[in-house]
Amino acid sequence: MGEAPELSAQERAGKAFPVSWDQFHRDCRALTWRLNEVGPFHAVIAITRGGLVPAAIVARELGVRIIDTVCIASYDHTKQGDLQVLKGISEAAMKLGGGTGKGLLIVDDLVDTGKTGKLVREMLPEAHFATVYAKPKGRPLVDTFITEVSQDTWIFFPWDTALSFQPPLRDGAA
Ligand SMILES: O=P(O)(O)OC[C@H]1O[C@H](OP(=O)(O)OP(=O)(O)O)[C@H](O)[C@@H]1O
Ligand SMILES: O=c1[nH]c(=O)c2nc[nH]c2[nH]1
Ligand SMILES: [Mg+2]
Repeated sequence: MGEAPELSAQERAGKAFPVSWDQFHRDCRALTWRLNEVGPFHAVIAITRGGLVPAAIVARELGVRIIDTVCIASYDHTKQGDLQVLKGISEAAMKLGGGTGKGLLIVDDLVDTGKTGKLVREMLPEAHFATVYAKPKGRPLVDTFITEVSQDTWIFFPWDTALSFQPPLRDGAA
């Protein structure tokens, strides 16, 4: 008998939390309300790719025009591998944050295990770290977030999903 195939992070999660564009926009605006009391910020640092959408919305609301990226890959669809820094923070943004990140705002869509957030915090220890969603393991790393979901929940973002037919509950839909 062959070995059972390894479950993806998404399969292990069990619960699904689908987020629509509308909901995501509202949650980003709610995040900005909180951040407005913490700033002002010299620049926003988006953790790509998931942080790009919230970073654009938050920067627009806060009136911040300087946006930099730190490009990190860890999940290949739903399996977490080693973190790879594909592009670091630019020299110009580093300078704005005085080398420690003071006055900079790091934005990502979520923290899950916290591995990605931890790595970026090490690059910018004095920056403010904001995410839209947080799972319990990563939550201690985040300064400001909007919604906490349980560790066994997989968040489905609107840029990763599409509308599709769902069978009625009585026909066996979850
Ligand atoms: O807290 P962690 O367990 O590290 O997980 C959180 C990270 O995982 C996702 O990024 P992913 O690596 O899937 O890349 P993407 O943003 O390009 O989708 C998400 O956007 C966060 O950056
Ligand atoms: O789309 C996603 N949803 C999640 O819950 C998650 N956790 C880590 N990476 C993730 N990506
Ligand atoms: Mg990401």
